[in-house]
Amino acid sequence: MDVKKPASQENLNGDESESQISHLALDIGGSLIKVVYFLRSNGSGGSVDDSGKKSDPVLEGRLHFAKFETSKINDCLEFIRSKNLHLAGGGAYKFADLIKEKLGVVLDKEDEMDCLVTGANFLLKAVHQEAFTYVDGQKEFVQIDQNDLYPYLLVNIGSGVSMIKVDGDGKFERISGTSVGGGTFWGLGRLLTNCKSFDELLELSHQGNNRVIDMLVGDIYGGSEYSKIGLTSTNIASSFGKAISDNKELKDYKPEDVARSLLRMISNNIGQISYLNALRFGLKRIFFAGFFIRGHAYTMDTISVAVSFWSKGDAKAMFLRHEGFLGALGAFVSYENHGLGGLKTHQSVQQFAVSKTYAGKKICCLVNEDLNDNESIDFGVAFAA
Ligand SMILES: Nc1ncnc2c1ncn2[C@@H]1O[C@H](COP(=O)(O)OP(=O)(O)OP(=O)(O)O)[C@@H](O)[C@H]1O
Ligand SMILES: CC(C)(CO)[C@@H](O)C(=O)NCCC(=O)O
Repeated sequence: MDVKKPASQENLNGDESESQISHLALDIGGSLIKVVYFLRSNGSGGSVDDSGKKSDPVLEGRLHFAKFETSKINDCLEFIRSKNLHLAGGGAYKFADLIKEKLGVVLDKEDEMDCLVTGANFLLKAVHQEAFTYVDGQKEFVQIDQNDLYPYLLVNIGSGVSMIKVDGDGKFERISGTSVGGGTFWGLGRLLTNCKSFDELLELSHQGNNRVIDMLVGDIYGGSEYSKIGLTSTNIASSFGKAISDNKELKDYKPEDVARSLLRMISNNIGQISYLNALRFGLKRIFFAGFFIRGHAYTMDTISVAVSFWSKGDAKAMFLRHEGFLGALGAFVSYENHGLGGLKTHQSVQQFAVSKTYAGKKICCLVNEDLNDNESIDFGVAFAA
């Protein structure tokens, strides 16, 4: 099972009985199921302002994130049942019948692309330090000016890849996509390396050297660059190209080198296609999301280099901290019974670190400062009930 127990859950284990589950959203993808749920903190739900007048009730609490492999949906359902989350809401297409049979609830279905965009806009507008660049091993957070966010290109790298031009809230067009995505990396990688888990494959790629298998420009040009067409000797001329001439079999290559070449090939390709699509529509900003990235340094580095290379330094790749949860988060915030039209700030949530405006209302976020673990992201939200 691939449940990375969110740190938030650990926090909550002790006081879960004091919390109430208010909302649940699911994103059931080709590879992973993403779960977002909101737990009300004790005592939230109504309030009195400074003057003693009763003000709009607010729901205070915390958003929690969890993910499961889609093939292990029963583990996910058990998780939902064990936490009584099925007594809340919904937002997913697949497995509706199974969920109805096992949990006795009917999910409200939301559109995948709508949810991705809603999730991205929500994160970019409401969450402090959400987007960052990754250049030369350095992560740098990007200040997002809410008045100058659009248009941008959202590249969601899941099993497959969707490229969406976003022009505003609910205003978008899926302009391109490619089937060579995260599922390709994991699927081909599993066959070629015998890795048993995605994390193992990612870890292997970390240790490998792609030059053993990739054919470089220098391999073709006797160690020289081909500067006339802008290629250095270390640029890859042909991914996996050395395998044709080495007279070797798969077993003669180290799995870590294979994993590295594969990761580089796929990341590079996505970076290139993304930039070309951004160019088609004159988009300066490209945000990459989806669980293929997993905050992995080499993946982000390769995508960043590809965008920078093809744009001749004009464009920069940006990544999102909540990378894989856009769809689930979008389903969560667009669920009509608690639409963000009802989000409000409230005095009792002044302890929250960041207060931003989303959909014309204030939302207060408490961002977990541990940026190393993408599974443990949580923040507090104040909802108007
Ligand atoms: N623990 C994991 N198990 C399987 N794949 C993982 C894991 N962690 C990261 N991945 C990668 O993330 C990809 C899935 O990403 P994501 O969950 O964003 O998309 P999805 O919703 O499953 O796909 P799609 O949107 O195309 O249906 C996998 O194909 C794989 O490359
Ligand atoms: C089919 C979806 C949208 C499902 O999430 C995704 O896997 C995807 O965008 N695949 C790429 C399909 C294509 O455009 O070639």
